[in-house]
Amino acid sequence: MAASAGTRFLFVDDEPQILKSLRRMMRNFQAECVFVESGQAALAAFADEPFDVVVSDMRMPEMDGATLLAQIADQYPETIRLVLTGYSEESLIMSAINEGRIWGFIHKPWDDNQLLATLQQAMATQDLIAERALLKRTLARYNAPKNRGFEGFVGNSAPMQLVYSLIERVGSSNASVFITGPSGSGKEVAAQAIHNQSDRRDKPFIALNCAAIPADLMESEIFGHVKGAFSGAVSNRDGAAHQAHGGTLFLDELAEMDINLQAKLLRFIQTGQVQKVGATKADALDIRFVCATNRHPEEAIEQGLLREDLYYRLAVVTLDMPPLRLREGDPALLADHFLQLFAEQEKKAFAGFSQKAQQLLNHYRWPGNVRQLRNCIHNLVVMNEGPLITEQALVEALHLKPEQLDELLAGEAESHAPVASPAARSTIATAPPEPKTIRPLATVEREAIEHAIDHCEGNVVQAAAALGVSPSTLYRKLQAWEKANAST
Ligand SMILES: Nc1ncnc2c1ncn2[C@@H]1O[C@H](COP(=O)(O)OP(=O)(O)OP(=O)(O)O)[C@@H](O)[C@H]1O
Repeated sequence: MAASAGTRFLFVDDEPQILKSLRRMMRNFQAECVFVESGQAALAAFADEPFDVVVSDMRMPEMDGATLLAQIADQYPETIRLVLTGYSEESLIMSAINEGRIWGFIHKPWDDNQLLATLQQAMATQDLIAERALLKRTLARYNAPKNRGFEGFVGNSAPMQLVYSLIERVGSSNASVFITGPSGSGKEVAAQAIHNQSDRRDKPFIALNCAAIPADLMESEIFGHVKGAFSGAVSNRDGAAHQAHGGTLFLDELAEMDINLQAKLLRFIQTGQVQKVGATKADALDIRFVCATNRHPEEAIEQGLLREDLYYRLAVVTLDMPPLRLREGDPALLADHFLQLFAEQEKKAFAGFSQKAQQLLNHYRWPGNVRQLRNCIHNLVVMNEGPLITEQALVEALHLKPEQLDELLAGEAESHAPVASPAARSTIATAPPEPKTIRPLATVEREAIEHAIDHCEGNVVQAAAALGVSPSTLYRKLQAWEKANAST
């Protein structure tokens, strides 16, 4: 009976003759069967590796079947528990069933076909239980309050803890903050967090990207204009400075601002007075400044892109956002966060990332930092159906070469080589890595299972069929690895 392949059965009976008959009967049942003669031996076998189904005699010296199955029910609630029993014990059995300690019973002497049918039912139930447990865990993970780090940031890494504590310290002051860091590393998130931590949190936070606005419009964007100041100025208009009055003005990509305008900005910061374009009088504004650039400020100063006096006026406190590759463990956290976000947005259901996909997330260099990761996960949600995001899907989304995948999974630094050809990519989808040395059986088994699940695009039932084992075997192993990961 192929449906039983991969399910693990434990038979417990103190009579060797009974075990012999059971062994003979189970020969046609392609399942992993263990036969033991006592309750203690059964518990020891469970401690080695839990079973899907246990069938125990009721009357045994030292530990009877009811006691054994009650202990198994406590420790391994997902195991199906059956007893082999004589008619005289029926009332005892019924109360054990009512209390949930056992799932069913088989009368001795049994009819082989009836026993096999009961075992088949037990296995089908076990698959449902295991699947439900996995779904419950997944749901719990997604419903649990997410550790968002701090003020809209996701990330627990040590470099981010430093960022959080610096923001907390500067938040309450009025000091200008100059934020540096590579593109997409979260400089705007940091600016918003500084504002949220300050007494100005109930006043406006206005962000202006100096690189996105043409130079000739920039002055009016920051300082506003009066009607008739230039052609097109059909009415008076407040600029970002007036809008930010009482709050925070975040000037992103400051080094891209026209150098002459930087002089006007410096005057504004020094005097607190601002004159709209075309206006004759100045307005006094109360503003906290936070600025950012992707460039090294000293280099930008040397290159004549950033006024030195402006930089030092603004950089009362400096905050350097670390690139994502230096935030150990954060990529997987961020990926989970964005997966949930985009799955909700796209109305799709995802359980998470395959183990190798998580490894890949954490070892990839993320040259575009959090923004790249965010876009990558959005792409994966749109292009995949779930429930698992596999490493193959990630390889495609990141346009990696097959050899880069192996390097990344081995935890080596990866080079940013260009896009893999579709042909090269399909090699990854079908071929497990070539073993170069003798590896532990457990490792080979795990690779084979992960490969099968990935190959079946996360469909555990299909993967189990392809591997010739029952889904419950795969669910059990996935669960064990998940537990092991959680405890490391
Ligand atoms: N730690 C984080 N947790 C959650 N989301 C983040 C985090 N860091 C950045 N993001 C998100 O990543 C995207 C890019 O972040 P942000 O715009 O703040 O980067 P930036 O450094 O200002 O980029 P640029 O230099 O290109 O202006 C945004 O969608 C932001 O919400």
